[in-house]
Amino acid sequence: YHMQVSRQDVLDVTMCPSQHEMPHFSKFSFTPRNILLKESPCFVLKMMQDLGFIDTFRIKQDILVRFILYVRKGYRDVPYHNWSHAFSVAHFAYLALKNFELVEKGYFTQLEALAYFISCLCHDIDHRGTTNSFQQQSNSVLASLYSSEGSVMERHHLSQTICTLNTEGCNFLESLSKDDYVKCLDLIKDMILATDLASHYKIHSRQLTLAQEGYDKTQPEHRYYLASLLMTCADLSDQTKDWAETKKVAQLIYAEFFAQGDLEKKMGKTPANMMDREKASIPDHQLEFLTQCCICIFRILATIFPHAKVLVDAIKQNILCWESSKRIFEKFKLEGKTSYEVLVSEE
Ligand SMILES: COc1ccc(Cl)c(-c2nnc3c(C)nc4ccc(C(=O)NCC(C)C)cc4n23)c1
Ligand SMILES: [Mg+2]
Ligand SMILES: [Zn+2]
Repeated sequence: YHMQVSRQDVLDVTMCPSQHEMPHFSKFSFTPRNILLKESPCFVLKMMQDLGFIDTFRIKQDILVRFILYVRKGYRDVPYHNWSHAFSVAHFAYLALKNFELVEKGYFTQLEALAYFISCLCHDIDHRGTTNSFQQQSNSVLASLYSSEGSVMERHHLSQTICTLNTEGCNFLESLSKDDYVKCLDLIKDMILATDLASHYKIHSRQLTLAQEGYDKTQPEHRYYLASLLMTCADLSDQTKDWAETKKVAQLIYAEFFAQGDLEKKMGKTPANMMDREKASIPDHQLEFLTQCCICIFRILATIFPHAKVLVDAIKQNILCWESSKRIFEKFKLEGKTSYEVLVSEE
């Protein structure tokens, strides 16, 4: 049995407004979260066509459509880690491939480019809106499966990706040669596991060094670190958009964090401050995340790709906005409002 994908489904997915009516679709300033959700599968198809994957790998359209619809179905209705996040992360992969000319300039082979795009689309499949540490704390089934290797959620997202490919009528990679198929799955594994922020912190200094010494495309180690960096950048790409977008995304992230904090309180555990809706100071936490984590990652990217400077500038702009909004949060705090109430009420 495979999900009934009718002729109409295929037509719906193939008939969306062409990107050519949206000239800025391939600009870093484009905000993919404003694409209508019902049109998003079609835009995934259009991006893959535009990147040349369909022709290069002789991908069958109806199988690809079924795969995309299954991946979308694999995401849950949680505030942040949902299909809309997956779609926006895949859109950033599309932007990076086109604006940095990753294949044209030899940073990625076409196969690595395909693996990068698909890994972004699938990297958070079946996310429950809770962190890796919550899996351990709550002795979840996923923790019992994967906690010995670490990156519990990311191993689950990888497993869900493989399962979706192995669902009848969904394996659009079947047209690849045996070698390419095995290589592609290997790349998807490395790329999805690289989205564990804890793994990023382990290799951050190594990435900084190789960017400063001069990226060497011929070294497999360099290629691995670049792919990891590009995955983390895609995962955090919301932070490179304008302030209105950044504020909306913060509301979603903290809705998810505070729901986990509420759950931890019910379990008799004390949540981390950033998960506690009564204690969290959102502007301070966001300033810490943007200045200590986010901007550093995009600065490394800009060392390798000068075009990425606009992304660093966008993050700097958002840091300024959090700085100035801090005063508003403090004023309302004196009136007894939590920072979440201010965030969602602020005009
Ligand atoms: C790349 O992988 C991920 C995974 C999960 C998330 Cl939510 C994010 C992410 N994407 N946007 C954000 C923003 C704007 N702020 C964040 C503030 C804190 C944290 C965080 O994970 N702190 C560690 C603690 C949970 C152990 C993540 C944040 N974040 C990225
Ligand atoms: Mg993730
Ligand atoms: Zn993600």
